[in-house]
Amino acid sequence: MISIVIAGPRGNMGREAVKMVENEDQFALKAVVDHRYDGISMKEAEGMEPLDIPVYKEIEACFTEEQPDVLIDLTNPETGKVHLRKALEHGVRPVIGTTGFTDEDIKELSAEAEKKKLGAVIAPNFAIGAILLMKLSRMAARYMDDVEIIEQHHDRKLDAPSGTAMKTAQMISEVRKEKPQGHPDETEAWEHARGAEYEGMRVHSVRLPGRVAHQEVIFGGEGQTLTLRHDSLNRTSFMPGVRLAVEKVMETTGLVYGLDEFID
Ligand SMILES: NC(=O)c1ccc[n+]([C@@H]2O[C@H](COP(=O)([O-])OP(=O)(O)OC[C@H]3O[C@@H](n4cnc5c(N)ncnc54)[C@H](O)[C@@H]3O)[C@@H](O)[C@H]2O)c1
Ligand SMILES: O=C(O)C1=N[C@H](C(=O)O)CCC1
Repeated sequence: MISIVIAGPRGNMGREAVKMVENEDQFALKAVVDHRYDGISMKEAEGMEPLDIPVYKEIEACFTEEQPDVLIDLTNPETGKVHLRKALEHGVRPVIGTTGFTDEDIKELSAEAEKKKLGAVIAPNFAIGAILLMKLSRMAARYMDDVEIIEQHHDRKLDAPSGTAMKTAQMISEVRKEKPQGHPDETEAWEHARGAEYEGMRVHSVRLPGRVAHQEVIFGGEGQTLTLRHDSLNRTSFMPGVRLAVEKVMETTGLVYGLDEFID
């Protein structure tokens, strides 16, 4: 039995994660962490599943009282970083779905997990299709090194580019030498017209109501293009990946960034 605390239980992802954990025989939901409620049960808190499980405002009090094995964090970039650190301090294994982590954050958090000899997972995207898209992109970039990434999300998203786009660009950079793209003399009459830039690759972030989570990776070559695309149409698409991350974090030591490491 793996005992779990979820931070962000009223959110789009948090609500799905609560249902998933409740439905798995080998998982036990011990408590949730929500900045709005303290000292009541989920039954009494507005917008939560009516479960007889305590709600904590302070994550440290939650860890001390409940001593869970795993924290699942689905909050926001600022909170996710704090929660990850606090989890490691308390010997709790973090599974962080929250996005908005920089390369620097990952390096620092990885060193902390190593020091504590604890498993930790930061997964920019839990959907199997998105993980395959990232792996296929890395494969394609060996042969086609002109790349543009277009990610599309709902307009409630706080971070840009998406965690998935960042991880995709980082995985491509493992096989692609840094190089400028487009015309060497190109200019932008409107700032950012060519999108963000990572080692010469271009990344474009679309935010629209009606979207969930979508990404295209477009490769260009002489006389041809290759487009790889993934669409998450709802948040249940992420739940098998959350389940896998919880199982794997119990077996690993140190930080794993991205579920691609767990999928052959
Ligand atoms: N890894 C993935 O596959 C994946 C998929 C979808 C979303 N996400 C990421 O997960 C995060 C949450 O996404 P969402 O769509 O559910 O957002 P959301 O805004 O619907 O939910 C976030 C929840 O966190 C709560 N929250 C804020 N501060 C808190 C705190 N200090 N303590 C506890 N709870 C707090 C909010 O009240 C809200 O209910 C985002 O960073 C998003 O980018 C990741
Ligand atoms: O809804 C979001 O926000 C999502 N964020 C992730 C990202 O930043 O890549 C993954 C998909 C959904």
